This record gives sequence, structure tokens and C-alpha cells, in this order.
Amino acid sequence: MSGSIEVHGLSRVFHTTVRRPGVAGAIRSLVNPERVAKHAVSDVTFEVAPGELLALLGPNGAGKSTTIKVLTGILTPTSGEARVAGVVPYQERERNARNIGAVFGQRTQLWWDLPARESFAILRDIYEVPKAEHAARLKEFDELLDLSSFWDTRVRHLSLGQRVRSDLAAALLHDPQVVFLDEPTIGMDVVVKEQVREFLRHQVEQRGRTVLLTTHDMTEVERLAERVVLINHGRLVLDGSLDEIRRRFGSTWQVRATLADAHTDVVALPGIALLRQDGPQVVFGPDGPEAPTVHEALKAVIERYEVTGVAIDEADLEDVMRTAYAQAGAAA
Ligand SMILES: Nc1ncnc2c1ncn2[C@@H]1O[C@H](COP(=O)(O)OP(=O)(O)OP(=O)(O)O)[C@@H](O)[C@H]1O
Repeated sequence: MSGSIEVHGLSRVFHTTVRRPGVAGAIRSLVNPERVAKHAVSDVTFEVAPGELLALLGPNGAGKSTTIKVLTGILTPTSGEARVAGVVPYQERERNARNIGAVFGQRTQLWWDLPARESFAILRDIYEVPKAEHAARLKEFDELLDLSSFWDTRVRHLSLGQRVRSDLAAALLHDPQVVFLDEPTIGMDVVVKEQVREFLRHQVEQRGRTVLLTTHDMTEVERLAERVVLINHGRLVLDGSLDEIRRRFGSTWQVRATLADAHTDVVALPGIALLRQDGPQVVFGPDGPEAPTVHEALKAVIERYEVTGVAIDEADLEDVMRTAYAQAGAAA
């Protein structure tokens, strides 16, 4: 489908040789190398709808970059299949390259010794973008990313934040439907991070681009993604909303309410336990694995009781993800 990402039963195994210890071991490794198989991605299936931003999450070494490399046509899967905007990326690399933009936060795709603006012009020629279209898009990107203050400086002299903003513009100048971002804001200061997030939101909401994002920054996930796919040890552990992740792994919220009438008979609600009552002050918490999210609980409490004030305490997403990774790791 146009603009969608489809991944079905995707697996990628890397074969590496291990060196045996000691001199004798090294000689034996040369004569008879010991090969080990690393299952970087195992039977992963998910889809991203056109115009959706999905965060692909997981601890270091989970298989996120390997998945993105297959989807950008850099790697061929060992088994399973993938389609990006209807194209099998590793079979039709050039066609796929026209439909996608990719930014890898850890390395640049720009010409190191050229000013970014010259790289943009080269990319315009490579992708055969009409001049007026290119100029209009560059103007839009400049307004959002403030590129003109540094686009005449050689890329090797740019700060990290300036370089990644240039990379983002370069990746999107040919107007791709699908964008892959592998840790785009890694190492950036908070102001530039926010600018980049605003830009990405604009690209999804106003331009309808499909974005697959990997990040270890949970604030980024909260700001940008409605849906996340969580992988660990190469296997898909969860595909759902942030609320579902919170519900499964972050059951540490509390809803504190002040009742209008201190004599109200307070009872537990479905999935919500009454933790404490002290006169008009009542505290509710989650009851069991099927407990609602803190926002659903808040709604249930104020619908059921007449209250003069409420407050919520919520586990932050970093804590929730730590629990998710630990539990997923144990299960994998
Ligand atoms: N070319 C390769 N050869 C051998 N093993 C590899 C290769 N590329 C990746 N791996 C292994 O595959 C696993 C998944 O790596 P990948 O880079 O996809 O993880 P990741 O989720 O992107 O991690 P991070 O968050 O640290 O970037 C790791 O164990 C890694 O060592």
C-alpha cells in the first residue's frame, strides 16, 4: 500500500567467527574457524499505516537498526519479507530509495567537505527534483529548522545539532512518503531536540509522511508516538499504544481525590483498589494486571464520586520501560 510499511515474519541471522583464546587457539581458529549464528531479528511482524508515526523500541542490541537496515534496502533478510510503500526494499533498492528518506543520528549522509546547501543541490540533481519545488521545500525546512544560519558552513565544522538538522532536510528534500529515523536526536541539547520533534510532528501531521523512529529517549516517544513496537533479543514483545505499555508494565499509579462529602461510602471500582481513606481524602491504585490506566481511573473516580480536588501520581515512562525490558528479557 502507498506509504505503508509491512514487515512479515522477518528474520536476520548474522554469522560471525569467534577467535579461540591463546596462540594455539588463534592458529586453530585460522585453520578451522568456529562459526556462531547471531539471531539479530527473529520472526518479527508489524505494520505502519500511511501517515502514522511508530516508535520501534528496545534495549541495546534488540534488533532495531537491523530491522531499519532491511527496510532501507541495506540488508537482505534471512527469511520473511518486508514492503515499504509497496516495494520490496532489498530487491529494488533504487526504487525504494526514491520513496524513502533515512536519518541515522550517529552518522551523516552529507558530503563532509561541502557546505550543506551544496549537498542539497547535488541531491536535487540526483533525485531530479524540479528547481522551484526544491526551493519551496528548502524554504519550508529552513523556517522549521533554521538551516540558513549554518548551511554555508562545511558539514565537518557543524555542531551535532546543526548536522542532524541538515541530514533531516537532505533526507526529505525529494519528498519521500516514508521516513526512517534511527536515534535522530541522540546527543542533542533540549532546545534542538524540541525543534526536531516539532519538525517531525509537522512532517507527519501536515505532510502525511509515514515515520518509523527508533529512540532511547522516552520523552520523545511520549511527544511523538501513539503506537510503539517493542522488541527484545530480536523478538517482538509488544505492539500497542503507550497506554497499553503503561497498563502492562507500569502499574504504579495513584489517584488522590478529595471528596465533597467526607461521609461518602467509598468502594473499590473495577480494576481500581481503594488504598486509603482519611476523612474526605481517598487514594486509589491499580488492582491486578487488568487495571485501567491512570487516566481511565481518574475518569472513573470523578464520574462515580463528587470530588472537590484530584491529583495523580504516575510512574514515568522511563520506569515503565525499564520494567518492560526486564520482563521482556526474562521471557525471551
Ligand atoms: N553485521 C553484523 N554482524 C554480526 N552481528 C551483528 C551485525 N549487526 C548487528 N549484529 C548483532 O545483532 C544484534 C542486533 O543489533 P542491532 O544493531 O540491530 O541492535 P539495536 O536494537 O539497533 O541496538 P542499539 O540500541 O544498541 O543501537 C546485536 O547483538 C548485534 O551485535
